[in-house]
Amino acid sequence: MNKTSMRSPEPGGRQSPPQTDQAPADPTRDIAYDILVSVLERRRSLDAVLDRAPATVPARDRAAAHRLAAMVLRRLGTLDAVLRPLLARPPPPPVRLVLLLGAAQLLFLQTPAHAAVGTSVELVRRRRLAPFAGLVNAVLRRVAAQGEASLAGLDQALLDMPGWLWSSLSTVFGEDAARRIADGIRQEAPLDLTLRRAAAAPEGAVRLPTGTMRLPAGTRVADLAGYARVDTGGTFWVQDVAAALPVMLLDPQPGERIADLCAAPGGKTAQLVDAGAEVIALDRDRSRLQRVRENLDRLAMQADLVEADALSWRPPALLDAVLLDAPCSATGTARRHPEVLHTRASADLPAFAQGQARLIEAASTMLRPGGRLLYAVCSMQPEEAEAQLAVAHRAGLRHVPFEAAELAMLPEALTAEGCLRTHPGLWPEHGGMDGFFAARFVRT
Ligand SMILES: C[S@@+](CC[C@H](N)C(=O)[O-])C[C@H]1O[C@@H](n2cnc3c(N)ncnc32)[C@H](O)[C@@H]1O
Repeated sequence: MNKTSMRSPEPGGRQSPPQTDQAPADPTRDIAYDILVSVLERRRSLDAVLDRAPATVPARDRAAAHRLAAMVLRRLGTLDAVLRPLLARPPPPPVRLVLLLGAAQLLFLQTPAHAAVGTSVELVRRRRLAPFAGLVNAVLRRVAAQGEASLAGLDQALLDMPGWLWSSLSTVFGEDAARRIADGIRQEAPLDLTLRRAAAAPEGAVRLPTGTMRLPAGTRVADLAGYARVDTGGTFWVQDVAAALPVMLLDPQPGERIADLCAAPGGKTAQLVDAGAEVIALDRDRSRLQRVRENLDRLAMQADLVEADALSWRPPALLDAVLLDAPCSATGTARRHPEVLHTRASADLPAFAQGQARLIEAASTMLRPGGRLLYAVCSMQPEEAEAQLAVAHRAGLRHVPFEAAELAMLPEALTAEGCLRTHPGLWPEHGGMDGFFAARFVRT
C-alpha cells in the first residue's frame, strides 16, 4: 500500500488562530476542532467548550459542530485505525485532528467527498499548517475512494472503547453484553423527554414502555411545541429514559418532604415536584443551581433551592426521603457525552467512590426513621454501584430491593440483588438508553 509522506511544518505552524469574538470562517469545523483539542488535551467537557463559542455562531452551526466532534470522540479508535495505514509516520497532533474530522465526515456522517476533503484542506490551512494541506488532501481522498471498505476487518467495538472500560464492563456484564454496550455507545442518542403529569406528548414523539417520550437524534428541543408554554409552564423536560427511573422507583408521594441533594440541572427535581412532593433542591455549585432555577421557572414549578454542600448541610427537620444522584465517573452517559471515553480512567474511580460513600453517610443523617434514600449514579462501574451497599449498611440504612413488579416494563434492568442497572446495550429496538445504577434504602 502506498503511504503518503509528509513535510515538516513551517516555524510557528502549530499555533491555534487567536481567539476572537468574530464568527469563525467555517464555524462547524473550527468549533469541532477546538472541542477535540480541549477534550483530548485538557480533559474538558464537550458542552463547556461549546458554551465558549462566540455568541454570533448560529444554533444550527453549534449543533453541527457538536455532532461532528461527538462522532470523532465516539469513533476515535476506528478512525485512527483507518488512517494509520495511509500515513508514512504519525502526523503532528493538530494534523491528526483535521484528518479525524475529515474521515468521520466521510465514513459516518455522509458528507459528500468533495465537501469533506475541501473543508479539511481549508481547515488545516487556517490552523497555519499549510505545508500539510497536500497530505490532508491525499489521505482523505484515499479514505473517500475506499469508502465502507476502509472498515472491513476492524473490530470497531473494541477499537472505540478504552481498554480499562472494556475489561471492567466484560467483568461486570460478560463479554456479549460489553459488546452490545459498545454498539449502543457508538449510536447517536435520541432526544428523550419526561412529560409532566397529564400533559400531551409533542407531535412525532414515541412513548417508551416506561413513559418517556422519544424523538429522533438531532431534534431541537426548543423548537417543540410545549417547551416554553407561558400559561401553564413547559410541558416536558429533557432527560434520558434511564435517568427518569430513579425517581419513579423512589415513588414520591404528594406532600412528602424530599431533598434532592445533587440537584443540578434539575431533571429529577422536576419529577419530584411534579409528583406533588415538597422539594428541597440542593447543589453546591451556584451557576449550576441557577440552571435548576431557570429550568423550574420554565416549567412553572416551585422548589426550595439551597446552595450548600450536602456533606455539611442538614435539613430543618428530618425528611421523608432523600434522592442522592451522586457525582460519578458518568461512564453510563458515554453515548450522549462521548468525551467520557477519553477524559475518564480507572484511576479516577476510588476518589469518586469515596465521595459517594461520604454523601451516603451524610444523607443517612437527614432521614426520619423509616425515611427512604434513593441512591443513583450514571455510572456502569461496580465501585460506584454495588460496592456502596456495604457503606449504606454501615451508615444505618437497610437495603430494600426493588420488586419485579416495580420494573415490569424493563425486567432486564433488575439485578439479582434487587438493584437497578441499565446500560446502552438495553432496548436496542427502541434506540438504547444511558447506563444508570440505583438502589433503595430505609433508615432503620
Ligand atoms: C450527577 S449531577 C446531578 C444531576 C441531577 N440530579 C439531574 O438529574 O439533573 C451532580 C451534581 O451534584 C453537585 N454536587 C456534587 N457534589 C456535591 C455536594 N457535596 N453537595 C451538593 N452538590 C454537589 C454538582 O454540582 C452537580 O451539579
